[in-house]
Amino acid sequence: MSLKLTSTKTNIYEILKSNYIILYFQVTLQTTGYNIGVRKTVDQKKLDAIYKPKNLTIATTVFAIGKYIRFLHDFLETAEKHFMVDFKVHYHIFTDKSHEVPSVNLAAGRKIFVHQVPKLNRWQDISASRMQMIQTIIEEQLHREADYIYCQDVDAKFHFRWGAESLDRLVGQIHPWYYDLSRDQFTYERRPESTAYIPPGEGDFYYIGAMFGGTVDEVYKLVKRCHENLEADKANGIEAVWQEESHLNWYLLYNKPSKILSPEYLWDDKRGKTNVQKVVRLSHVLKNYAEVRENA
Ligand SMILES: CC(=O)N[C@H]1[C@@H](OP(=O)(O)OP(=O)(O)OC[C@H]2O[C@@H](n3ccc(=O)[nH]c3=O)[C@H](O)[C@@H]2O)O[C@H](CO)[C@H](O)[C@@H]1O
Ligand SMILES: [Mn+2]
Repeated sequence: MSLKLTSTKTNIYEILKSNYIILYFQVTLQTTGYNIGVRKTVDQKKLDAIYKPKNLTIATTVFAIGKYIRFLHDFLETAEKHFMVDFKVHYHIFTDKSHEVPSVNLAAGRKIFVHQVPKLNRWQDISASRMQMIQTIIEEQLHREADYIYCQDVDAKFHFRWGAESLDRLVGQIHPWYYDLSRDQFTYERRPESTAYIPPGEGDFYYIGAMFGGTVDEVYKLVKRCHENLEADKANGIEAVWQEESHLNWYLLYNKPSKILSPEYLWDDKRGKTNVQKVVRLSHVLKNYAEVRENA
């Protein structure tokens, strides 16, 4: 499906109202109660019936480093209730505390893989280093073992069904704090010295770094390029304003996602309830930054 998101529209609602909506938004609009631009519905049960016989393996990467190990239990337990239920899911957990990975009852066909990694000193580096580690795990293992991959933050809980409707070649996730802001308010990297630079007036959406996905091949291209750009910036003594999230936004501007998930696929408990949606499928939990982060 071709995307034409490079319009000069400045507000997501305008984009949604225009003809540039991708199929999923229409579904999302239906299922959430956004009543803009709904043209077509997709029956989620029918979609499941299409995807299930394909016997897919969905990998998800989750980092639980330092104190973030505390979020892992709820993430996994709620994922078992709501995330790609009845699919083969491989959780790839990256942690410096392998022995503290909680035991959670997994449904048949679902597995946990634990990868021991060192703890870096700055939260910015921990977050950004995910790009490189995902690249490596795809090279070493996932290219053989998985069809799709999601890369998710651990400090979140599932609350509602998240299914095959989210699968696509390259999937971006609209940031829950930016869906109703105009493009000039997006916190893209604005210094031309950074490889994540996005000039004023450009940009489709502000994507969150805490969730992206797609086929293993597409995600590989994404993480490899973001890792290269992070390294190039480091060599030039510059760190993008929101680290890997800035690089992800750059990548998805110039490599359009084939599906964009609405904020119901990653909400933020801090935003509480709003009247724009009926359903929250996954949501960031409240956390005390000063307490959980290494160098806050
Ligand atoms: C809702 C919100 O405002 N999100 C922003 C915030 O994300 P967050 O505040 O959600 O970032 P975060 O602290 O959750 O870090 C991202 C992820 O890195 C991992 N991790 C991080 C630190 C650590 O000590 N151990 C560890 O394992 C863990 O998987 C975590 O979920 O900051 C990011 C910048 O990086 C982005 O700007 C996000 O948009
Ligand atoms: Mn987070």
